[in-house]
Amino acid sequence: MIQLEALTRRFDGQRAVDSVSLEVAEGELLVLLGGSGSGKTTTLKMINRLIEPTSGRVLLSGENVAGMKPYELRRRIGYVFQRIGLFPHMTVAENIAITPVLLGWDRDRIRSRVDELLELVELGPAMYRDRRPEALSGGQAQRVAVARALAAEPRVMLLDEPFGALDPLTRGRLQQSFLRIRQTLGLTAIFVTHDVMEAILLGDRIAVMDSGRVKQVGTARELLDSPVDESIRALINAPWSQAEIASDRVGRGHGTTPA
Ligand SMILES: Nc1ncnc2c1ncn2[C@@H]1O[C@H](COP(=O)(O)OP(=O)(O)OP(=O)(O)O)[C@@H](O)[C@H]1O
Repeated sequence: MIQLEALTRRFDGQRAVDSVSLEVAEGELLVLLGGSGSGKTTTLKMINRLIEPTSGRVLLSGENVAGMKPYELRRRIGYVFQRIGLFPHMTVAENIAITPVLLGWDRDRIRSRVDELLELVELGPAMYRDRRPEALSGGQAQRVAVARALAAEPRVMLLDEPFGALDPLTRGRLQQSFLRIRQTLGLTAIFVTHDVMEAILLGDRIAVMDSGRVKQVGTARELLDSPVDESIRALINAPWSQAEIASDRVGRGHGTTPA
C-alpha cells in the first residue's frame, strides 16, 4: 500500500532522512519511533509531499507520488499534525468540512458526514458541531483534528504525535478511541511517536529511527526477542516488561496477587 524506497532528504548538506526503505501493508499501522531529530516528521512529510525528497521515492498503491498533484495527494491522505492546528475562526463543523467543501460535496452530504465523524470520535454532534476551537479541551480538539483528517474518507492516515501534548489520562482515552476507529475503518496508517508504550499499544509493527536511519523494524515482540543492538534492547525492554506485567494482571482478573 505504501512503499518508501531509499528515501533521503538533506538539509544544508546534513541527512535528516538517510535512505529509509519501508513497506506498510493495506490495513496495517506502522509506528515510526525515535528520539527528537531522528527524522520521523521529515519522513512523514515526504509521503504527502509537504517536503520533497532529495532522492528515493514513495509509492502509494504502486503509484509514484512524485507524479501526483500535491493537492490531490493530500486529499487522499488524512494528516493529523503534531500541534493541533484547528482554524480558530471556524466552528468544529467547518473545520471538519474543509476537504469536503474543497471537493464540492453538497451541503446535506457534508452535514451528515460531519455528524457521522463527530459520533465516531465520541463528541455528540448537537453539542459540539457549532463550537469554536477555543471552547474545546485539548483532548476534544485533538478528536476534532482526527475527524477532520478522516473527512474525505482517506484510505491512508499519517499521524504525527497526535496525542503528544495531552495529559496521560486523556492520552490513554484517545489511544483507545483511535484503536477502535482504526479497526472500524480498516485504515492504513503511519503513526509517529517518541513514546515506546504508545508504539507498543498502537503499532502492528514499529520502525525504530535514529539519526535519519531505520535501525530496526518489526513487531514489538520481534524487537524484544531479537534486538539488533543494545540501544534497541534498552528502548523496548523496560516498558514492554511493564506492559506484560500489566496485561498479566488483567488476564488473571481482579483480586489476585501481582507477581
Ligand atoms: N526545514 C528544515 N531545515 C533544516 N533542517 C531541518 C528542517 N526540517 C528538519 N530539519 C532537521 O532534520 C532533522 C530531522 O528532523 P525531524 O523533524 O524529521 O525529526 P523528528 O524525529 O520528527 O523530531 P521531533 O520528534 O523533535 O519532531 C533534525 O536534525 C532537524 O533539525
